[in-house]
Amino acid sequence: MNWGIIGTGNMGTVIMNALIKSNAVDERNIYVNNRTFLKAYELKEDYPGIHVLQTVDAIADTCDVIFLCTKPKEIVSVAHRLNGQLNEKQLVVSITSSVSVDHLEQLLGCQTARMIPSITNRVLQGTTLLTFGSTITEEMKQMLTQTCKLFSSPLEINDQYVRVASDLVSCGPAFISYLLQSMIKAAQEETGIDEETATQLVETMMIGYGKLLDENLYDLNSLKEKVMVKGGITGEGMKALELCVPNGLNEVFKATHEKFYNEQNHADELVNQLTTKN
Ligand SMILES: NC(=O)C1=CN([C@@H]2O[C@H](COP(=O)(O)OP(=O)(O)OC[C@H]3O[C@@H](n4cnc5c(N)ncnc54)[C@H](OP(=O)(O)O)[C@@H]3O)[C@@H](O)[C@H]2O)C=CC1
Ligand SMILES: O=C(O)[C@@H]1CCC=N1
Repeated sequence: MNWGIIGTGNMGTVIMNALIKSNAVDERNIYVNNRTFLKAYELKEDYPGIHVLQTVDAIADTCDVIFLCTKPKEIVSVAHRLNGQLNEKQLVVSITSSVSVDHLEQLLGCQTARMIPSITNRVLQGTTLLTFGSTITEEMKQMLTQTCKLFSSPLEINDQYVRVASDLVSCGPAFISYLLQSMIKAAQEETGIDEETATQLVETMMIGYGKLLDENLYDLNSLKEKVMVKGGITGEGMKALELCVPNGLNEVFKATHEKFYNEQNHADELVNQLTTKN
């Protein structure tokens, strides 16, 4: 089976790495294409077996499964470009929340899915969020799910919760990084500790924190309770944290959803324009 990746930016490369590193796919069965050809070609330094194709049409001719890893607007235009070149045995996968399987089905006559990845898939961890189109075969669904299982914990998600789930799974690493950087900055401002030391302390704490969860020693709540000794110092810090954090986080989800609805409307309009022109 041949696997195609159109767009070898951050996420196209993460997906390619995850497929190869997890042994899900042999690198000789991976075909990539990127708008800036040289960027895709450079991937051969680490993965000499992959094939770099000049056009998306060549990807359509060669691949059984094709991941569209560009920005949302370009996902729609690339899918439109592939129209008429794919058959019902092939699968095209959107990796962004705002381009749905319905959008792909309006543009393409093949099987469709959406698989939202996370940068955590790079180390064969984290979740992938799956949604399947109406014409996907049971066999293809199983094949995609089993493949995702090799580098993540796949979860089938319906459209109602796809954005909030993406916020947690895919935006989460960026949000957590910001919160930790804010913690480092506040530590510096309040005490004068140098940035390098504070960063090192926070990073090693996070690695240990992940391992505690990974080994199922605690869940979020029991971990919090375990550290917060009754009448102790953590509890005092926690009281201050409880005053400043919760409401701010509601705004995060409001903001991502507003942007999502805008992007989704743009995708609707673009798909309508492209399909009524034909
Ligand atoms: N970043 C993340 O953590 C996550 C991102 N996503 C989704 O992944 C998608 C890609 O994001 P990301 O990888 O960060 O973005 P990048 O900008 O890093 O990558 C996009 C890539 O697409 C290429 N490209 C653009 N147009 C075309 C085209 N017509 N044909 C071929 N290649 C093209 C670009 O080429 P060029 O080199 O010329 O710019 C670029 O390499 C987005 O839709 C995003 O929503 C989903 C989950 C997580
Ligand atoms: O918008 C999306 O679907 C993804 C989630 C993180 C970045 N892009």
